[in-house]
Amino acid sequence: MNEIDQLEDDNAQGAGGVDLVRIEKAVREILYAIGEDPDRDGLLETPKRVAKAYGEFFAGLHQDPADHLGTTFDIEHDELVLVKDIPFYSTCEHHLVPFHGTAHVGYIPGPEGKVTGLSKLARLVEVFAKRPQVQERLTTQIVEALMEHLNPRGAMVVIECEHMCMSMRGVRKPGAKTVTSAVRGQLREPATRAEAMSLILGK
Ligand SMILES: Nc1nc2c(ncn2[C@@H]2O[C@H](COP(=O)(O)OP(=O)(O)OP(=O)(O)O)[C@@H](O)[C@H]2O)c(=O)[nH]1
Ligand SMILES: [Zn+2]
Repeated sequence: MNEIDQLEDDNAQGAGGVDLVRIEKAVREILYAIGEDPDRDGLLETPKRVAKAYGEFFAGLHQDPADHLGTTFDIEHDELVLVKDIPFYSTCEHHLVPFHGTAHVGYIPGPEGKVTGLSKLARLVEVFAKRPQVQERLTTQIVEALMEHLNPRGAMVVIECEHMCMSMRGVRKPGAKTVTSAVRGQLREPATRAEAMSLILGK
């Protein structure tokens, strides 16, 4: 199988909606544009590698959060469930460079007791992180998906990130952190919100 056929095969099999062949061609163009020779030894495989990497970075565009939140259990628990310090990488939609940090995802199950598997909260973060993003939208999308699919009494998402577009270029402020939150339902009540925040902050 030649290289393009192999890529098309990979595309069909694994990249789940991301057009690897098209990315490969675009990366060759970028290499020309920066003054490189895409046909030199060290770069020969680079367009293919980048295409594969982009297939991972943007896989979430072709995934449905409902697929992950479909698994629920009837567990009697009507208080906060919080998974904190979920590490993730996403891609800034303005510069296509990474931003990364941690997400804290919590909810209070609804009266019908829809409790999901803990790992599904981390999977939910991945579905939305693996897209071209801004941090505010990522935060809102996670909380909205929880509200829609689990019908909880309340939900809360707090995200802390460093944006490479602010660290390695532009204003160049490595270490600067951006914190965003989105809170819905009962978690908006001051006492409940304060409890969740103190758990997130580890106090
Ligand atoms: N609100 C928000 N802004 C972001 C996010 N990621 C990157 N940005 C900002 O997007 C802005 C884009 O600004 P522009 O002036 O259009 O682009 P730019 O000339 O590359 O900006 P500089 O980064 O200031 O050099 C910058 O201020 C970035 O810091 C994000 O997740 N949320
Ligand atoms: Zn950026």
